[in-house]
Amino acid sequence: MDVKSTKTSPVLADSAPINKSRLGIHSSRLPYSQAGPTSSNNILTILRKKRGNFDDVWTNGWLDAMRSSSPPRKNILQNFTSGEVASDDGDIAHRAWMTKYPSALSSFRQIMDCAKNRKLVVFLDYDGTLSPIVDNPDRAFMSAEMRCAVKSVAKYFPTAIISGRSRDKVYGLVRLKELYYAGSHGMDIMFPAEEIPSGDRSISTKSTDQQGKEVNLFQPASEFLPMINEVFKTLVEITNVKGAKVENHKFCVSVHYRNVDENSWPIVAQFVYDVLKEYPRLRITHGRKVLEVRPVIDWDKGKAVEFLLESLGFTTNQDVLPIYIGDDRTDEDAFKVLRSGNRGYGILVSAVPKETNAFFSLRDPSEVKKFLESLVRMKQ
Ligand SMILES: O=P(O)(O)OC[C@H]1O[C@H](O[C@H]2O[C@H](CO)[C@@H](O)[C@H](O)[C@H]2O)[C@H](O)[C@@H](O)[C@@H]1O
Repeated sequence: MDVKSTKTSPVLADSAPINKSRLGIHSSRLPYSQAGPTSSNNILTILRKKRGNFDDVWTNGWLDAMRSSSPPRKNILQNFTSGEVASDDGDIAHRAWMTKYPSALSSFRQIMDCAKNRKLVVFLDYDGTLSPIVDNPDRAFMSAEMRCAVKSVAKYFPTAIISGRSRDKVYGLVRLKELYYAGSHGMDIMFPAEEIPSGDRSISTKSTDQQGKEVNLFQPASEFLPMINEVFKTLVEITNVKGAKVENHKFCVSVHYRNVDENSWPIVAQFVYDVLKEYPRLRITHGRKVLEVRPVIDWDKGKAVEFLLESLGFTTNQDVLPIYIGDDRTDEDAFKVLRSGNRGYGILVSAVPKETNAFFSLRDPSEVKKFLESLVRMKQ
């Protein structure tokens, strides 16, 4: 399958039905095959490897990326200032960072000045943005106050959630019918039936939402569904490592190592690496203590933002001011899209300095709530 990328959508150049040779699936990995993992990637084989023998994941940088996905505070500061950190003077580095990425709360006036005569469109990430990061992904609930703030924002501005979770799972956590939802890092977008993007319409399908209302679905990775289900079943074996967790998010899979002892991270990484060797059309991206397995297609949260703007009819830059609030590396794709051509503002949620394509920052979900409440107050 060749992916031809247009401005807002990856057009699948070849839309023939799925067959094994086209997908390049190893015969033992066909959907619903009963074949277990091959001996080379069996978790027991990995566990038997001597410590320090995880060359693949050392040399390809996975372990470094895993460590830096939530590094100790001092390391972050050292990276940010290229090693020039005054002894333990985190505050100075933090202030320097805040000059570059000022608080969206203290810059609220400036943002509103820019929004004058423009329609504000709000994009929100879920984990770490609307809900605090917790050890158990199944218990990442947003507060009632946050739900109320998001609901009020959606009353005045078109508002969308763009999450790495599956669309159903994130809807189950947010439970607000007045929003637009994009799950699986933007690979599963639900938008109103009456709105049709001007691009390639043939890749949208009709469906119904949780209320039975007719909607459109855009799922650019739909042909990967059997492959994702299959790789999920194989990856679940990693839960033999204490603390590891695997989630199926429909068009992507999350392998969590937040609760795994750091000495066992190489085992997790090597197992995922070995499994993915048999799936050249899947890749991983790094999130917050999570390896995200996803199809190799030219689609991400940034493309999802462009697609939603277009499908909601917001095509001219001058009339619209999109704001995207997110905390993770995958949100950087959306920040980049907004930064390019000064289209809108990315707001990074982080209490520690990080390099980012966002314009502004907020420390944590409680500041996100304050920012959303300010948007509502301004409108009232
Ligand atoms: O795009 P998002 O909505 O931010 O989703 C990204 C990942 O979020 C979840 O994992 C993260 O939050 C968990 C709960 O706080 C935390 O335990 C985990 O360490 C974080 O990585 C979700 O479980 C993942 O599947 C999403 O990909």
